[in-house]
Amino acid sequence: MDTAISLLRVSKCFRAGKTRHKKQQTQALDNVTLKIGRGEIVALLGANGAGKSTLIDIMLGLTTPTSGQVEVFGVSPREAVLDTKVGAVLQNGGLLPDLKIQDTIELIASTYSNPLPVEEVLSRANLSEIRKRKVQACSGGEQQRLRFALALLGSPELLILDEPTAGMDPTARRHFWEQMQREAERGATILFATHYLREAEQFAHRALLLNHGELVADTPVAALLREYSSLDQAFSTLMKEPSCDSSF
Ligand SMILES: Nc1ncnc2c1ncn2[C@@H]1O[C@H](COP(=O)(O)OP(=O)(O)OP(=O)(O)O)[C@@H](O)[C@H]1O
Repeated sequence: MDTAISLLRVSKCFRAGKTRHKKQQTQALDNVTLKIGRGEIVALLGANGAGKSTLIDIMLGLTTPTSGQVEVFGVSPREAVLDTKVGAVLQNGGLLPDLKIQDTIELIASTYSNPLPVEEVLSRANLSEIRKRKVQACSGGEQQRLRFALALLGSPELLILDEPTAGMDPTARRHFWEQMQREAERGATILFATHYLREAEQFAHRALLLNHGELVADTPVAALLREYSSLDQAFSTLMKEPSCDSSF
């Protein structure tokens, strides 16, 4: 398998402050090992606080693991990002509130040597009609579409998406997944965290399930759907079995 992302025994512990008696720590990730091949579409699932965003931040080089090794296309996440191999949609931040949508896209496009045309990106993220709107005036779903537009600009080999459709209405979500399908067809590797299990069911080849920082399932979506009536049912069953087999 040609590997896009490789994690070996990755753990992340946050110091969450001190109580009167002891320092508090949160084990956000606990000994996570996985490989994602080029061209795979992988859903990252887990309850609030399970460690999904922490894992994504580590894959993007935004935070470093407390222990373990991470490689993206055989180099450090930071190198892969600097090499414009990775596009990301994060849950919040990353936008300048005073800039207009089109100006934001043009600004980021100017940092790439060979960006997609701004018009194409505006249209693919369904932003053409509101291109003159300031970011601060955009709704949550519109800002998320702008993050998506920015992620498309460099035609990245890997797209890492943290709850990419959060705040989008059903039409915007459908449009978003159609665009993702196009990205998948051109061979991009896609990893997305979501709470919308139907989206994972419809779009992902493989599901990773985190529970309190542990990878408790890493399995093809088709295999889960043979065993359970839906990902929803698989998710609730597996979450009740903390010692379930991660090779599944
Ligand atoms: N910077 C931080 N400092 C302290 N604790 C943190 C920090 N970032 C995350 N955590 C804790 O680590 C755990 C995992 O958080 P994370 O954001 O990765 O979860 P998540 O699965 O993305 O959750 P959600 O679905 O709510 O977005 C949580 O208990 C969270 O409170």
